[in-house]
Order: sequence, then structure tokens, then C-alpha cells
Amino acid sequence: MTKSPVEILNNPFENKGTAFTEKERQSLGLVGLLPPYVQTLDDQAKQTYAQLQTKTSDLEKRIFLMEIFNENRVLFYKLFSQHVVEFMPIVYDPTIADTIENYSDLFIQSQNAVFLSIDDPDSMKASLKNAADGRDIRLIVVTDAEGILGIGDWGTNGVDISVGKLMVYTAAAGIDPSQVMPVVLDVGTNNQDLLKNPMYLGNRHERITGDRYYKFVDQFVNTAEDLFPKLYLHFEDFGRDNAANILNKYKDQITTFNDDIQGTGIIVLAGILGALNISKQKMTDQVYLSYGAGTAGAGITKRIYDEFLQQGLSAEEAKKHFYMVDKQGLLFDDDQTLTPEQKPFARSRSEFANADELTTLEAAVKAIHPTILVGTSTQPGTFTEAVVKEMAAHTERPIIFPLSNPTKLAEAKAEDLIKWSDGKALVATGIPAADVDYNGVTYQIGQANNALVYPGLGLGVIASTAKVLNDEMISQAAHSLGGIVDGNKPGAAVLPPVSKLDQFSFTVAKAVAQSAVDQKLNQEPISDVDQAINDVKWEPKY
Ligand SMILES: NC(=O)c1ccc[n+]([C@@H]2O[C@H](COP(=O)([O-])OP(=O)(O)OC[C@H]3O[C@@H](n4cnc5c(N)ncnc54)[C@H](O)[C@@H]3O)[C@@H](O)[C@H]2O)c1
Ligand SMILES: O=C(O)C[C@H](O)C(=O)O
Ligand SMILES: [Mn+2]
Repeated sequence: MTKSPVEILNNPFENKGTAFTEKERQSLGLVGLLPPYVQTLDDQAKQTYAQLQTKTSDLEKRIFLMEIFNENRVLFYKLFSQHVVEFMPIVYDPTIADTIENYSDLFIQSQNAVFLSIDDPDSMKASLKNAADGRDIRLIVVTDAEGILGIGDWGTNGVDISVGKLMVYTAAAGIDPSQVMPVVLDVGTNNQDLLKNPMYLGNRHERITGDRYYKFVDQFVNTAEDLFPKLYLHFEDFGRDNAANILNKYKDQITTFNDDIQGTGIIVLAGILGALNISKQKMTDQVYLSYGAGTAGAGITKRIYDEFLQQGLSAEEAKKHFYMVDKQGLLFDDDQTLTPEQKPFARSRSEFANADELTTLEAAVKAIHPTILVGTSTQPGTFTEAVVKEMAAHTERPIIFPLSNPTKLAEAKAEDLIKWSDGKALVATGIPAADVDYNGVTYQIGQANNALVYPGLGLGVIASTAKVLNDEMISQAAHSLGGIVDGNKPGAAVLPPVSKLDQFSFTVAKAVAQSAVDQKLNQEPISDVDQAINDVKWEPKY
């Protein structure tokens, strides 16, 4: 069925606005429906960018950019690709946290997202089909919004994290925006502010948990897999009680990925490899402390631990290098509240004379002398001067990554970490951080955010037609990010800069696709990995 002229103008995948040529206007019936002058994509990008400059706050800028996204995907991605460093914190984290908190109040349109309600499971298949509208869906980002960044439960509002993560996939790695689908599983919310807000657009009841919840997730996975056989399914921001369960259930069955567990594990391993490249130290000499051992914290710890095993340590030797601190303090194996992911890294009280006193980060740091401290605690300002000075007293180049997002939840600011450690700390942050000038050296701060890897990883998985995403592919992704930064330059960052996001996304994609092919995980024949990646890569052009 051919689309009417108005339908074409209202379809963001087809609309070119003022860039429709005379010929296209004639053949599509658009003559007179647009101002007469024909613009190029570059003209449109220039004009739109100039309009963006009139907006003063990041939230206003994001709302304006979303209007472009709603109207014309090619133009949106052209602009995004021209201004990646400037747009990332506006389109994505941290500004996205504000738009999630205010999603219902700010709602304009659904941006091709799918809202699946636990109260109406029978409509699920039709909803997914209707939203696809005949498109060949290769990538879904799904959330149930129980653990959005560090800001908690945001119900239906959380759909914006699915939309936002997908924008980064396209901008960073050229995933075709017409082949993606953002999904929210609305299973209710326990966020009382939302339930009380008359503007709230989601289901107005408490979260459904247990069997009914897992059945709903399972119905979603099966329905999506049936409808879209080439699907790569990305889970985002599920709660601590469910995220790992869901990943473990599906990871060997379908092509799937949990960003908070696996994506964060990759970027932190890459950051640590980068830091050790600068300090010229060995991984297996490090002592690792996870602060906030939840979904991300435990996922990262497992990835670093697996690296110790790969570097030749036995499980028993490797475990001696790992510690976790959560709400209750240092985690011990007699604690009945440990999660399954925490258990392997819990210690015995008999290892410490003062075990019962190790209930704070500072006490734990004093007792353990970690060389690496990674924060995923959602507790702002907890990497204090005392903690940092204590670490720096026992190790030459402490590796300190405060990763909690958004900005207001970060465990520390990069500039404080540099100052308190007298320029010794090797720092990466979850959100972008400006350079730090200290004692005549300019320190560049790497961004250890999973956004630096999941796009390339996804491109590699999709291009390789891999049946599953396994640990070997994940490890290759982390290692591929090494060597991009010159570790001999004073003040060098531990990770490559966001300005090179498109280049290293390709590097990551290659490593992942090659690994899939080497392991014979590809479902379709692939003779040339570069070619396979280039074949699926999309570019913003008319
Ligand atoms: N930079 C990145 O790429 C990245 C990736 C994933 C998550 N994160 C951030 O990490 C944070 C945690 O995310 P998550 O998905 O793991 O959430 P989560 O809820 O699964 O984990 C948070 C953990 O912190 C613990 N915690 C709470 N208060 C604490 C305290 N006072 N001291 C120590 N631990 C405490 C919780 O008990 C929980 O185990 C969020 O802010 C999120 O934005 C960053
Ligand atoms: O979304 C981000 O910025 C990273 C991460 O997935 C998070 O949950 O914080
Ligand atoms: Mn996340």
C-alpha cells in the first residue's frame, strides 16, 4: 500500500522535509506541502544546529533535538554524528535522567516505542507487530525500569532509557534506526511520587513480582524472538533481584545482552587495562574493591575476576584479590542477605582481627589496601578525601572509578580524586568529565560508561549473525579497546575519548564479530568480517 503524502511527511524514517527534491515532490504528491526552496541535508543540519544554540539549558536542548528525532531520523543522526561529544550528555546520560523523571509531564509522542502492560498480556504480539509496521527489527532495548541508572524505579517513564540507548547505538556504531525498537515492560511501579502524580502515564499499581512477573518477561522474550528471528535483545536497567536471573536464563539460548552487567564489565576491564598500561603494573598484582555490589558492581567484579583466571591464576588464588562493600560494609560469607552474585566474593571474618568494625568504606580500605576501587553504589560523595588518601598511601597509582550515574550520584568528582591523590590516581567517571589541570599537568578523564562499548558490541554481534553472545566475545571486546590511548603521555586518559566513538566502535565490532566467526557461532556464512560489518552499517544520508 503506498503512503499518502501526509503519511510520508509524518513518517520519521521517510520524511526528508525541505530536502525532498523537485522530482520526489512531484512523484509523492508533496508539491505545495513544503516551502518551495529545496535544501541539502547539510543545509538542514546547519540550520537546525543554529536553532539548537538558542536553547539555554540541556533539558531544553534535548527536547528540541527530540523534535528533530520525531520528524526526521536522517537529519537527527546527521547532526548527532557531527557533534558527538557535545550531544552525548544531552541526548544520553546525564540529561536523560531528567527526561525520565519528567517523562509523563513532558510527553509529546511515543517515538516508535512499545509499551507492554502486564495487565494486558494478550495484546503483546499485536503491539510488537503494529509497532514494527513491517520493519525488519534486529535490535530491541527493553527495560522494566526498576533500576534506572542510579535513580531507581520510574515505571513507564523508563521507556526513555530504551529510546536513548538506541540513539547511541546508531550514532556510535551505525545501527540502522529503522531496524530498532525500544520497549518498556510496564509491570507497575513502587515509586509513590509517580503513583500520586495525576500526569503519570503508566499503570497505577505496585510492581507485580514473582511468577507472574517472570511469566510476563518470558512471554515477551518468546514473542519477540518469534516475530523477529534475527533479533539481538538488549536488557537495560532491570532491578537487582531480576537482572542477573534473566540474563542467566536466556544467555545460552538466544542472542542477548545485559548492558549493566556485561557492558559495564567490558568498559571497566578496558579502563583497568588502560590504567595498567599507564602505571606499567600487572593485573594479577592488583587488589580489587567493588563499592556497591549490585547489578553493575557484581557484573564488573566477575569480568575482572575472569580476566585474572585468563591471566593464569587459579580460582582460589584469584578470589584472594577481590572484596565487596555494600550497604552493610565489607561482605562476609556468614551474611544471609548476600545475592547469588555477591556470594563468590564474600570473605571469611577470620581473615580480619577487626572484622566487625569493617562496616564502612573507609574502614574496609584501611584493612584491605585495595589498588582498584570501583563505585557503583548510587551514594554520592562516598569516595572521600580520607578514603583516597588512605588508598594512595599504600599504592603508587590507585585506580579509582566513581561510576554511579547521573552526575548527582557520582561517588566523587574527577578533579577531587586527582587533587587528593596528588595527581597519582588513574581516574575514569561514568558521566563525561572535563580535563583537570593539576601541578602543570593536564589530566584527561576517560568515560567508563557502557555507552562506549555496547554500540560496537551490538554491531559486531548483528553483523556476525552470532547465535549467542558469549564470554569470549565479551573479553575480546574489552581487550580491543587497549592500545588506542598513548599511555606514555603525562595525564593520558585510561580510555579512548568519546570524540573517537565511531572509530573504536568499529574496532570493537571487528573483535566481537571475528571472535564469533572463530568460534563458529555465526548462523550465516561470513568470509570477510570487515565486509560483513560494513554491509550492515547505516549512514545518515538521503
Ligand atoms: N558507568 C556505567 O557504565 C554504569 C553502568 C551501570 C550502572 N552504573 C551506575 O551504577 C549505579 C548502580 O547501578 P546498578 O544497576 O548496579 O544498581 P543496583 O541497585 O543493582 O546496585 C546498587 C548497589 O549499591 C548498594 N548500595 C546502596 N547504598 C549503599 C551504601 N551506602 N554503601 C554501599 N553500597 C550501597 C545497593 O545495596 C546495591 O547492591 C547506578 O548509579 C548506575 O547509574 C554505571
Ligand atoms: O546509562 C548509563 O549512563 C550507564 C548505565 O547503563 C547506567 O545504568 O548508569
Ligand atoms: Mn543502565
